Amino acid sequence: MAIEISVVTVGAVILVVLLLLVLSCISDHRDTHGQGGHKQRIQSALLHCLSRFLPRSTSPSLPGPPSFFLIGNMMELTHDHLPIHLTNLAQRYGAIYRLKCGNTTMVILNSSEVIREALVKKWSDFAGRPLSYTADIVSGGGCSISLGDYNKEWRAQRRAVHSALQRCCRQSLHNLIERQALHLRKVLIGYQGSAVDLAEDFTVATSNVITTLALGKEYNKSSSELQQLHSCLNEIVALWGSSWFKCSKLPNPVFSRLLKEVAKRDEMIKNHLSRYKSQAKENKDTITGSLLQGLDKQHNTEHGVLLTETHVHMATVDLLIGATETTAAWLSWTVAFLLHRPEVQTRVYEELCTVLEGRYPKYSDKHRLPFLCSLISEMLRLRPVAPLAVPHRAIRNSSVAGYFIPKDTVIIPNLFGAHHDPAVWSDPYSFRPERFLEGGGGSTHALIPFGGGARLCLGESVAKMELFLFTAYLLRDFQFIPPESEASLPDLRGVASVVLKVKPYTVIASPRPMTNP
Ligand code: HEM
Repeated sequence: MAIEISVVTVGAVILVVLLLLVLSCISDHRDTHGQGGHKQRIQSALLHCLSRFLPRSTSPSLPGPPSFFLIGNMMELTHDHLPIHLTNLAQRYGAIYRLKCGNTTMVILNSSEVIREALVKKWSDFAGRPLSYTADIVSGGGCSISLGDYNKEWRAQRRAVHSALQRCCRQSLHNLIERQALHLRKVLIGYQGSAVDLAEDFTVATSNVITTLALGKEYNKSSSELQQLHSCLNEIVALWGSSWFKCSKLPNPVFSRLLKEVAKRDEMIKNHLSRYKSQAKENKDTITGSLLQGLDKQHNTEHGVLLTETHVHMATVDLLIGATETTAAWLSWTVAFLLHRPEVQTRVYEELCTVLEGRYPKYSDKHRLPFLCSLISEMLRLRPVAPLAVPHRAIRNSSVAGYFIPKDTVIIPNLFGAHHDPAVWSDPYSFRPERFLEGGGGSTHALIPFGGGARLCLGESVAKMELFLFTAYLLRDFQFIPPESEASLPDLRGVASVVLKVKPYTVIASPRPMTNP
């Protein structure tokens, strides 16, 4: 390996060594006055500085495209479908490579092996989130689960929300999803075979699952409160994503729009929380209610960390954002793929008819419906709806695949890339649910649509139950067919932002024979 040490680097090293010598002489004299601790602190800071300039001869340098003066590799991040572009770069530079963005180094991980090494095996090294002014604004000063940095406070918040979510799910999740799936069925029957875009209906159904769990509230599609909430949260995710991937850490043109949407969001959530406090008793079985109650008792429970109302506020935002866009986008993708492969729909339908003998499925039927489960796995593989997860940050010096990764490096887990890795998946771009059947060659171990480790998706178990029940109900009751008037089937490339979405399309939901109106 060729190690290049620039003139500047050599100069900087000499300067630091000289400073160390001078400090040593001065402080030997001062030691007699009891200032040894101070001396050690300055020396260790200088040594740390020195270590940054020294080449790490035991570790190869990360591959990556040539980096240009000032802009680095910023142009690589402006592609319209970033997950596909980063995956293509992996073919040239390998499963792990770097991109430079100003003074930030990003390391892109493109195989499930390297992603697992960083996120699961070395989770404590890579559990941080990148720090930026924008993230600070969006996350209520770092008080959110998804964008908050890894520290004691964040751990206490995540633990509290996780147990409140588990408790509420145990009580009501299955019934809740069934109710929403049956309501969705009614809505689809109401379309009477006309061609419609179902994206919004999927959003309302999945959103109602989380708003009921979190806030004890269900909405109609026409509810202006729901529409405002969605448009505001979607806008925030899109603006944050675009500013992030354009490497802007500082205020930028989208910033004022972002500020406006964040203010709107906070106003809406604040209103919810104050309504809550006035009806505390009725709402104790919801996530937000139980978190608010927990605030009063926490001095006994949260290891000395005091959570505040801002943590509850931001956790509510996290749950609403995490649970709505993702699951609904996945359902839209699934129907789009099924329009391209009607025989897959027929096979799932036949399996449901044979196994369930006319009744509706339960989550416990999962093991008796292998083809339906293979369809779900294949869709999670082909279209991981959070294709680049959420960026991580190395919170200390570490390594991945033998490469040295310095503290503060930004880590992008390219889940889309890992799911299209030709070393793991045969014919990775084709839709073949059969690969997940026994002997089909697909490995669920290599699937990582929910990330992993300390930052594993908080709603993984909620999402898995939703994907299963919604898909089973929809495919039991409807055959999805493309509208005759439209020559083309849905575009399967999609639009990638933080969430990977299919472009809008219309479809006919034709009731199956056993679907009674
Ligand atoms: C198909 C559905 C879903 C997929 C594919 C998905 C995927 C992901 C991914 C990849 C991450 C980032 C993990 C990382 O940073 O490494 C994430 C984070 C998160 N998800 Fe999900 N998610 C889904 C549904 C949900 C649901 C239903 C909820 C809430 C009930 C949820 C709540 C969250 C939260 C709060 C985080 C932030 C976790 C943290 O930073 O510690 N997600 N999700």
